[in-house]
Amino acid sequence: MPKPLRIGTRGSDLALWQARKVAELLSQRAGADCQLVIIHTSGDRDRSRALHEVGGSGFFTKELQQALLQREVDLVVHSLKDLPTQEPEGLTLGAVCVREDPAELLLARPAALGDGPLGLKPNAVVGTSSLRRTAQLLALQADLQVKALRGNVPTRVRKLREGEYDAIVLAYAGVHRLGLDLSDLVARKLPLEVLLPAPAQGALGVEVRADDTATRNLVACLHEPLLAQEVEAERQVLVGLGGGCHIPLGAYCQAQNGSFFLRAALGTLRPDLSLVSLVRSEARAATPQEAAAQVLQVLLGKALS
Ligand SMILES: NCc1[nH]cc(CCC(=O)O)c1CC(=O)O
Repeated sequence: MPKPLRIGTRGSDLALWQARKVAELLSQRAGADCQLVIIHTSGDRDRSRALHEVGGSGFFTKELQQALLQREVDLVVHSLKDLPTQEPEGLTLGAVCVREDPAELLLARPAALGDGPLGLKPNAVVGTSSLRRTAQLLALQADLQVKALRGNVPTRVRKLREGEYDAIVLAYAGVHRLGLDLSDLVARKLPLEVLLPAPAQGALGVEVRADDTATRNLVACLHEPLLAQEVEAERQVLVGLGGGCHIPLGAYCQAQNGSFFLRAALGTLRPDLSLVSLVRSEARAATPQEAAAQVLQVLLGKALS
């Protein structure tokens, strides 16, 4: 009997769902026998501060990468949007796969509904700790009161129910994957014109050791080349802006008839999180790199001028 493949994952419900999905696909497609290994990350320990305050990238991924480098596990599964664009020496992205609808979900308490552009009442208190969400929400409705919100997906929903917020915004992917019962709340998927997701939102990244040819070959059956190119365009915009989850950048790319249609929105916020500006850009190009370069030209040009 070959030894089971050890899959490193965070212990949150969503991370476990995603790791089990990868295990299931590896079993179906490659007959692999997998075992999940739960690894605690700094993101799991520090639940109070906003991610941009903690600084540094890899808040949810560094410990997973260390375990992989130290050969405690054979592969790790990430929400690709949490994975820094710069791969550490010795590691490589073996597969990009399983993208859920990348849209954002607005969850509101019924009492918070109103005539505003988001369907909320004036001055509604909206929970998010994401600068990207903050900038785009304020561009749409300037009187919103954005209030910090952290924690795993079920925790965030609980905090909304407890009345600390009128509404919260989170990735549709996470809520959908967990199959949460939201019947007492108003759930509205936000159109991409309203709120662009984080680069790679909804997609999974499977990281392996660069020198582990056996595992690299095995996880190749998960890889979705077209999705990888779409995500590449989104992540290249982030790279061009200096990288990191503290940049208020939304980006989403769709392959359409052999070309890549990339949309992005870059916010500038004051330290008190009020909005200075939101710049949008979109491009259609033959390659993900070209699409990213065109979008960057506009974002950087406008930001610098
Ligand atoms: N930043 C945390 C995080 N990382 C991945 C997801 C959800 C799954 C995904 O977007 O890929 C979430 C929760 C959220 O943003 O609401």
